[in-house]
This record gives sequence, structure tokens and C-alpha cells, in this order.
Amino acid sequence: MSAPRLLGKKLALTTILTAAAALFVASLALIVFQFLSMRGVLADDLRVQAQIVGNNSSAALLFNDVKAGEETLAGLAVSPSVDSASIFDARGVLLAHYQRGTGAQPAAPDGALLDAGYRYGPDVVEVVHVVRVNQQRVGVVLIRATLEQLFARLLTYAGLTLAVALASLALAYALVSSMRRAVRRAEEHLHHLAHVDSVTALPNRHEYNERLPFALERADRAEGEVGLLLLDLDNFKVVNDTLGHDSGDHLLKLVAARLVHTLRENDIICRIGGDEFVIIVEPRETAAGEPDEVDEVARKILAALAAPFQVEGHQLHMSASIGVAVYPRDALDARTLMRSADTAMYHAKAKGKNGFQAFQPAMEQRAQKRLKLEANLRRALDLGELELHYQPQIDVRSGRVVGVEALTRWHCRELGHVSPAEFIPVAEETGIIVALGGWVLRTACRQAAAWRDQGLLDTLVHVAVNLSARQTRDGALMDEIRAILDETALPASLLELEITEGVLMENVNANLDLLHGLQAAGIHLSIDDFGTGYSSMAYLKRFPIDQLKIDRSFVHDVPGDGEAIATAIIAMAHSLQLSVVAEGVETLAQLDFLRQAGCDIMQGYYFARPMPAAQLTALLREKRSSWGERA
Ligand SMILES: Nc1nc2c(ncn2[C@@H]2O[C@@H]3COP(=O)(O)O[C@H]4[C@@H](O)[C@H](n5cnc6c(=O)[nH]c(N)nc65)O[C@@H]4COP(=O)(O)O[C@H]3[C@H]2O)c(=O)[nH]1
Repeated sequence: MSAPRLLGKKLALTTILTAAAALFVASLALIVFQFLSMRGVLADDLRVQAQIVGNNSSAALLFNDVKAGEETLAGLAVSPSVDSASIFDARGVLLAHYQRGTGAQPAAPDGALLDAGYRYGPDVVEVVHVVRVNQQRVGVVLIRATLEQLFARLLTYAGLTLAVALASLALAYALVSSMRRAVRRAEEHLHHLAHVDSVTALPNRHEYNERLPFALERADRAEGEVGLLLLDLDNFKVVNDTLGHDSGDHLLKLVAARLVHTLRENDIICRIGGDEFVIIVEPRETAAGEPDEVDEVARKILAALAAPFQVEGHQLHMSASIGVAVYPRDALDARTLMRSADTAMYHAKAKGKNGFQAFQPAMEQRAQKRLKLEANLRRALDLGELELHYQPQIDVRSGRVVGVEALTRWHCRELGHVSPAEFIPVAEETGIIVALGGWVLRTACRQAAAWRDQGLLDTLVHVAVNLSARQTRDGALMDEIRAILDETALPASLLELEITEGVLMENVNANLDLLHGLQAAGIHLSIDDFGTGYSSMAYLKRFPIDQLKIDRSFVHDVPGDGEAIATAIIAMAHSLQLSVVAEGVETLAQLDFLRQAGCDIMQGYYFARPMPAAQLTALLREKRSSWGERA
């Protein structure tokens, strides 16, 4: 039995014992009081009877009439408590006597009794009455009553009192016990709510916070280790957003059940929030050469999650990213251990998800670097450190510039030149992208409007701007774009928005609404990095898009391994009446292959690198139609 329960039981017992003692003392006082009052009533009654006998026996005393005296006393036979009664004359000589049953004849009352008029013995009451005629004492009546009957009644009374006391004690005990049970149930329920996750029935973050230090203490005593695995489901948000929260919860339950089924009983599995789980593993000692047990657990989990989940009629493929940190190797306390696992998890995500990463100290340095980058990025806009460069897109058939892609450049005072591939993801995670994306849109539209005003857009049909995932989720995006187009007076048809295939597929339904809204506004839509986001023809048909951009990685591999994919993408795009842009074209061989495969537009270092607006303005002024040659 647990210590608080034992204490609770002891407390209840003490309460009951105290109540019993109080009841006992109260009952005893009641009984004594009852005894005294009953004895008082009896004495009063005897006094009245003695007076009556005295009044009736004055003649007998005056005439020494024994018979008359005895007749008077005989009347007392009706009083069951009267044991004996006697009449003495003035000299103290017995005149008449009445005795119930057998008993010794009493002596004449002594002076003390005569003075007091009554006397209590252990089991008798004696009452005397002095008989006077004309103020002369002619005799004394002595009545003696036994207390036996009073005791018998007192016994019944005490029995009743005891029975009532015991019954109330039993009732009190039953009440206290049922109250204790109710309180215990309430406590257990509260404990359950506070420590157990209501969706998966796994221990929650609170419980995790309590259990991890214990595991670390055990490891200290046994000079062992504790592995902490931080697991984050990949793209769980997509399930929540597309199938609804009930399906999301259902999936979490299934994931939890699979974890429980896969792991050992003494591994502690907790859900610490959203789609995050932690597993505390206390590994056995592994011999040299044996695989690390904690890493093995991570592999087992990934394998277990690989099979699809059936959620309300849908077959869902889930994966997870796991960060692993080991105490005391990677951290010396619970908080740092969690931070290390988190850093490792972040790296697992960055490495393409569906994998695990064990913590390495270098990761911490990278995390510090990232923090520095974030702090600088927050100031970049205000300090005017950002600039847009523009990279031309060339129509393969006409050799003219038909578009430019706006790409952000950041020259940080502290960190020097930082690549957008590095800072855009940070801007995404921190939300800075909302302000940054707005600035890019406004600057690109302003520049395009300026080129238009200068008559430089005769061949240029679009200025392309990248939209990040966070921006697509921003409900205010449509209004912001409209406001920017109004402000810069740029026709919507000159603006092209590029959304990566991965972002588009993250939340198909919400993005469909957004794309329809953008299309209705007359904005050109292009899918960036196509071929990497697993979208199917069925999805593509549903999206109101104008153009696909073949991902750089495939272009890099043509001629060669990328040929089949590039050809397939071009064929598929054309069958859907979409134009195709190949990005990252660096060589003549790539250009030739893509031209022959039917690619419409190309972009890459072969033609021109991204350049500042002024430089592109000069190039546009030349109105060159020979972009097909090198820039
Ligand atoms: N190796 C090679 N690379 C070429 C060639 N031609 C162009 N590139 C580079 O390829 C990237 C094309 O942009 P992206 O796919 O949209 O990929 C972009 C885009 O996803 C993101 N990004 C850049 N600017 C912005 C922005 O303003 N907003 C958002 N949301 N993302 C941006 O950062 C990514 C990287 O941008 P950059 O470093 O400017 O890199 C650019 C560009 O400089 C080539 O022939 N060879």
C-alpha cells in the first residue's frame, strides 16, 4: 500500500477512535446523570410516602397500637422499590415493621440520618419522617428502598445508549469510509487527468517530466545510461488539415498502440504534445561490437511505423523523424538531454525526414549558429540588408526573355553573404517569412511596374516570385497581394507565383482554394521543384496551374539518368496544356536535350545568373533576342 494511502487509513482510524472515545465519555456522563436524577426522584417519592405513613400512624403511636401501625405500613406493599419500612416511637423503640421478603430488622435511625432526612447507600436509599402531634415528637417513620430496580432500568438505559452510540459510530465509520473512497476516486481521476494523455492513454508531458529524473537517478546508481528518443511524426499536420482532427486523433492512437506493441515493457513511452512522442530507454550493457541498443530502438520504431495505417477508410503512410540523446554521454541533466534530443530530431528532419539522428556536439554548434542567424535575420529588413536579384527565363523557340525569377539576396553585416537556401527555412520556421515575403512581393512588383513604365516588357510576360509554405497558410495573403498590385499599379497578369510541389501537396484542399483565388485574380501560377513532391496526375488536373518547373536535380542529370524523368514531366505537362520550365540549365548539352524533349522555357547559369535589377535593366534595354546563345 502506498504511503499516502496508509496515512489516509490511519487518519480515518484515528478520527473514528477519537469519536468513539468522545461518545463513550458522553454516554458515561449521561448514564451517571440519569442515575443521579432517578435516585433523586426515588428519594422524593419515598419522602412523600414516609410523610403519608407518618400522618396515618400518629394515632397508632399515641396509643401504641402495633396492629394499626402495621396496617398503615402494609399499604407500602404496592411500591415495588420499598424494601422495608418501620415505625419507631419517640424513644426509638420499634412499633411496627414491614419487610418485603426476608431481611434484618433495622435499628432506629441515628442522629445524622434524622438531621439530613435521607441517606444514600451503595444500593439503598433511606428516608426518615419525624411524626409530631401538637409540636411534640411522637415517633419516626423509616423507609428503606433498594436501588436494584433503578439499576435494572439504568442497565437498560445504558444498553440503549451504548447501542445508539455504536450505531452512530458504525454510521460515522461507513460515512467516513465512503467519503474516503469518493475522495480517493476523485484523486485517482485527477491524477489520471494530470498524468495521462487523453487521446492515446500514454503518460503525458507532466508524467514524462517526473519519470525522466528517476530514470537518470537509476542510471547514476547502476553507472548505466538512459536513452531519450524524441519522435516527431512527419507531415502529421497534413492529416489533421485534410481529414480533420478526429482522424488526426485516431491516427495518434494507432501510432501509440504500435509504439507500445513494438517496444519493451520497461521502455517509457509518453506523448508530450501534438505529434511528439518521447521514449525513455534504459539500455542493458552492450558488449563491444554489438549495435547500440538505443539506436536499435529507433530503427525498430521506424520499421514499425512503415506499414500503412487504416484511418476511417483511408490508408495513410506515416513516417517519423527521431532525435536520440544518451545520458550521461550527451547531457548531464534532464533538460539538456531533452534539448540534445530535440537538436538531433531537428537534424533528422533537415536530413529529409523518416530517419533518426543521434546527437553530436557539432549539432549544438550548428544550433547556436542558427540562433545567431535568426537574430540577424530579424533585423535584416529594417537594416536594408536584403536585395532582390532577378534571373531571366528564356523562351527556347524565340530566344527571348519571357520571364524573370526574383530571388532574395542577403548580405548580413555580421555573417556576410547568406544563401537563401539557408535563411529561407529559418524565416519559415520563425514566421519572419510573412514580413520578408511581403517585402519580396512588393519589391518585385514595384520593379516589374518600373520596367513596364520604361517600355521594357515587350517580350517579358512574367515576374516570378516564390511563395513559401507559411505564406500559403496565411489567410491574409490574397488581400496582401491585391493591395500590392493596387499600390504598384502592376497588372495581375504580369505576376507569376511559384509554389513548390512539396508545399502544394502538404495541404491539398486549402491550397486548392488559394490557387483558385489567385487564378481568379488573373495571377499566373507555376509549380516549382516539380518531380520531388510526389503529386499525381490526378492532383495536377485539379490544380488551376499554368506551368511546371522541372527540378534542378533532374536537369543536372541530363543527358543521363535524369532523361526519363525530364521527358516524362514534359509529356505530362503538355498533355495537361501546361508550359514547362527547366531550371538550373548550365550546359549546352542540357539545353540541346531539353529543347529536343520539347521543353518550352529554360533558366540557368548557361544563360544568366541571377543579377541585380540595374544589371537586368541594362540587358533588357539591349532588347537582345539572342539569349539562346550565352548571356
Ligand atoms: N546550381 C545552379 N543553380 C541555379 C542555376 N540557375 C539558377 N540557380 C539557382 O537555383 C535557385 C532557383 O530558385 P528556387 O528553385 O526557387 O529555389 C530558391 C527558393 O526556393 C528559395 N528562395 C530564394 N529567394 C526566395 C524568396 O524570395 N522567397 C521564397 N519563399 N523563397 C526564396 O531559395 C532557393 C534557393 O535560391 P537561390 O540560392 O537564389 O538559388 C536559385 C538560383 O540562384 C544553375 O544553372 N545552376
